[in-house]
Parts: sequence; C-alpha cells; structure tokens
Amino acid sequence: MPTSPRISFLGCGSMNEAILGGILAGGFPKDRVTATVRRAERAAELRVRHGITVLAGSEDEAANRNAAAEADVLIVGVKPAGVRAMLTEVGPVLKPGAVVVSVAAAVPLELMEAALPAGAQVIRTMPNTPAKLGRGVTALSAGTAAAPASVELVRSLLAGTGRVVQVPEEQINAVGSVSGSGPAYAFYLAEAMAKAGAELGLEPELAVLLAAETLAGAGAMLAEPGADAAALRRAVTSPNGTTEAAIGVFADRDLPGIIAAGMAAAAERSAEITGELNAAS
Ligand SMILES: NC(=O)C1=CN([C@@H]2O[C@H](COP(=O)(O)OP(=O)(O)OC[C@H]3O[C@@H](n4cnc5c(N)ncnc54)[C@H](OP(=O)(O)O)[C@@H]3O)[C@@H](O)[C@H]2O)C=CC1
Ligand SMILES: O=C(O)[C@@H]1CCC=N1
Repeated sequence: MPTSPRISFLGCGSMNEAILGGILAGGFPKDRVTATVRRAERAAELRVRHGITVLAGSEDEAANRNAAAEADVLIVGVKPAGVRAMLTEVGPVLKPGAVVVSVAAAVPLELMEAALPAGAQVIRTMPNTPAKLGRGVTALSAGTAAAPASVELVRSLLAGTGRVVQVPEEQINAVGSVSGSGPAYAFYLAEAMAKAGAELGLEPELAVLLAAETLAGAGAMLAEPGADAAALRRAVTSPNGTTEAAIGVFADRDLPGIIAAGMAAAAERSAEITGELNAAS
C-alpha cells in the first residue's frame, strides 16, 4: 500500500480542526499529521483530543516552518489577514511538489501564488464546519500551477470530510455565502426557534431540545438521496393547518428576501476583504 502523504495544518482553530477531525475519522493515520497554532494551551488541547503532533508558535518560533518543511499537503487555516504572512514564512521551506491549500475566505489564488515561490501548487477552498462529522461540503478552485494529480490528492483527502465540488474561483464568494457561512444560519434558526418556543410557554431547556432535534432531523432528511426541500416542506404543511399559518407569516414578511439579502451581504463582505488584502500588499 502506498504511504499516506504528510499533512500539516498551519493554524488549527474552528475550521481546520473540523477538517482534521473529519480526515482522522476517515482513517487517515495520525502519525502523518502535524498542526501548528500560536498558543501552547491550544496546542495541548489539540494533542489530547486528536493524538497528533501540534507545535505552538509561542514555544517554538520555527513551528510553522518545521511543520511546512515535512508536508506534502499544507492546509492553511489562519484568518484571511494572516494568510500572506504565513505563506511568505513557509514558502522558502516547501518540499518540491508540495500542495498548499487555503481554507480562508476572500484570499485569492493570485495573492497566494504571489506570496509563494514561483510555480508553487496552490488550491483555494471554501469548506464548512460539519466537516468534523464527515458531513461538510467543500468547494475548491485550483491555482495555475496545481497539477491534476495534486487536485485529485486534495479531493481524496477532503472526501473524509464530506462532499467536494470544484468551482471557478469567481464563484467561491457565492459558495461561502451558501455553505461556508450556512451552518451559522441553521444555528441562528435553532436559537430563534428555541427562544420563540420558550415565549410560547415551554421550559427553555425543552424548547432548545425541540429546536435542535428538529433541525438535526430535518437536515438528515435533506441528506437522503433524491431529497427535495420544497417537497419535504409540502409534506409537513397540511392545507389550512398550523404549518401553513406559520409559512404564510414567513412569506408575508419576505423571509426568502431577508435570507437573500443576508447572503448577498456575506458575498459582498468577501469581496470587500479581498480589496482590503490587495490594498495592504
Ligand atoms: N469557521 C468557519 O466556519 C469557517 C472558516 N473559514 C476560514 O477558516 C479560516 C480560519 O477561521 P477559524 O477557524 O474560524 O478561525 P480560528 O480563530 O478559530 O482559528 C485560527 C487558528 O489559526 C491559528 N493561528 C493564527 N496565527 C497563527 C500563526 N501565525 N501560526 C500558527 N497558527 C496561527 C490560531 O492559533 P491560536 O488558537 O493559538 O490563536 C487558531 O488555531 C479563516 O480564514 C476563515 O475565513 C472558512 C470556512 C468556514
Ligand atoms: O465568517 C467568516 O468569515 C468565515 C468564512 C465562512 C464562514 N466563516
């Protein structure tokens, strides 16, 4: 059997830890994975939780370079404003043939390529945190020097985190608005439903349970092959019944329009952050 590639997670917060969890749960060997963070306490937490090597910048100023130098695949998971500095730091030590993957919103392939040595293989992704459970969806766009075999390698690694789709880079901001930020919309709905349930007289803990289980159950139904959200909704909505009364209020107040406006704001914010990053170069 061929040896697994070495993966280094450069920055390991909410998003990269979710990807790490999904990849390890899929059976990827722990001894082929290194992660870096800034804080020693976060490094200790990740070591205990995942049993991998974690290097903390606060303890070793060469942490990122050491992790990068051994990696076949690097997954950069710092905030957008930190990506250029990270790539500038690790670029000189990359192994020949290494693939640099970014999960950062708003950081263009062009910026990544400019920060790395000429010819570096880069891939920009937009994942989401259900990756932790193998239920994520990741969109990726490949840079100009990324070989098809490298794209396939990254796709196969990310398969442990859920679905993987390839899109033109100009669609990544829209993807982020739907699936990158999307889990937060679902959690927001759960919060709102729980609050409203309590206002209708339920014990707050019971309202939280009902809202969470309902969204989880509905999500599981949506994940079934051939599921159709509108058909599933109609199956709950009896003519002149209670659900119809609720949906009628949502429609009258243009909930779809409110959601569309929020998602447009997310995409616009991505473009704005890209502008800020380009202006800072
Ligand atoms: N959260 C999400 O749902 C999604 C996030 N993304 C993208 O993922 C990226 C990370 O976001 P998120 O995970 O939420 O952020 P977090 O703040 O949770 O994680 C950032 C991580 O980067 C580490 N870090 C920062 N600077 C350095 C450095 N110089 N060297 C090593 N480690 C460093 C932090 O370490 P420490 O903890 O020690 O400070 C932390 O582990 C962003 O670019 C975001 O756009 C994309 C899709 C979804
Ligand atoms: O909020 C953000 O900027 C990141 C990108 C998508 C989800 N979280």
